[in-house]
Amino acid sequence: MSRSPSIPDRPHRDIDSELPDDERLEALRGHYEELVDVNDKLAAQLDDAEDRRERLREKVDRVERENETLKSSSLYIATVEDVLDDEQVIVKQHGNNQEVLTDVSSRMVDRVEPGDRVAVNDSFAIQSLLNAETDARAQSMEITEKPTVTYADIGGIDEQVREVREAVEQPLAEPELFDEVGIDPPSGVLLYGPPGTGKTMLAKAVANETDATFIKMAGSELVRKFIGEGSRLVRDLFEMAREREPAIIFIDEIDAIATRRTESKTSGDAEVQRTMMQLLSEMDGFEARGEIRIIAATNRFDMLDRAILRPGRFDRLIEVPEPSEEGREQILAIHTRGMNVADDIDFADLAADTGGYSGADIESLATEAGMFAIRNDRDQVTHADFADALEKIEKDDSSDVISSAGYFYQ
Ligand SMILES: Nc1ncnc2c1ncn2[C@@H]1O[C@H](COP(=O)(O)OP(=O)(O)OP(=O)(O)O)[C@@H](O)[C@H]1O
Repeated sequence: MSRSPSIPDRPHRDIDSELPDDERLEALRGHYEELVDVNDKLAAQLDDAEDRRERLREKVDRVERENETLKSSSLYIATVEDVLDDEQVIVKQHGNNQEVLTDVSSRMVDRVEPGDRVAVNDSFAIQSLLNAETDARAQSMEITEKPTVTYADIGGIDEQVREVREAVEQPLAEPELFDEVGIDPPSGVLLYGPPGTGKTMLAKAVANETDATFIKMAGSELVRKFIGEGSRLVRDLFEMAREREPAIIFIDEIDAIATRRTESKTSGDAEVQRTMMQLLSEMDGFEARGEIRIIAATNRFDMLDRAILRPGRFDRLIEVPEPSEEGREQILAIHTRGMNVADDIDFADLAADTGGYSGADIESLATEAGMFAIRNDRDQVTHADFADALEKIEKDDSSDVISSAGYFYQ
């Protein structure tokens, strides 16, 4: 810190009134010059002070800007690998697997332990420790204490609903039945079939019915998002479920981690393999009659590594096909329940015209029909709106929406 310059003394001079005029004039002139000099010095100091004030203001602006950037900039997720002496830790950043040695503030150092997940900034300084909730979200786990989907919301797959209830709901709701008969319920249930046919809905509905926490993770996230983290995420997934029993673990796109082994032995494959092994070992160490049920889904059944289908693993396979005509009629009824529909709507007719549509396609159709009504300034949706919506959908994407159904999973 620079010290403020001292203020020059005010010149003071006693002028003897007895002096002759010319000497007094001389003395006054001298005094005047001293005053001018002091004035110049003060003016210079004032300039200096203003300069300094300007510089400080710029500095404050800069710090404020930096602070704003720090506050608004994204943080990265990393895992603490090791805590060293001297307030240093090694963290591994998710996504790129980079290991970094970074300083940690004294405020943080006692709080972090190896294995903790932390948020780091651009310079890898640890900003905060993630709590379980944030952590789960950061890992793209979707946790719903009580999903709202019920069996009544699912149309056209009654047989599948029955099978899922038997394999997942009953062991949770009435475990004593299995004890009495002396059999173990299925370890894991695999739902397979084309996209948008209600697999996720089924898993959510069981969670709803059994008051279980629904924990969803997509297989693609396990392998893509956190390279090198897959097996740890699987461990976390099961731990999360254990903490929240009763729970239903739903692994969507299981094919992403359980693909048939290929010839190539790239490191990516090895990592995916490790993730799958971790999943299998979690399932093997699982109390079959316990409070955690596991459901997986795929629309690439053909690609699955058969190892995951062995007894004690995903040993109950349930195919969820695209809906039949009757199923489509039911799904149409479900998705128009909350809509203001005219009496002229003929669901049977629409069901006949929507061959190849999945449940999700039918949901989009209903929304599109509603859009036609709004466009025509009506608050009621008519059969003609559905016909227009059908025509529009067919025109827009006849190639991908419809023909994708049933293509992959055979
Ligand atoms: N059988 C069905 N009955 C009623 N609605 C359905 C049905 N199937 C799908 N839907 C509608 O489609 C949406 C998507 O369905 P869901 O996510 O369950 O499909 P999925 O089979 O899990 O698809 P994906 O394989 O793409 O994950 C649901 O939110 C629902 O609105």
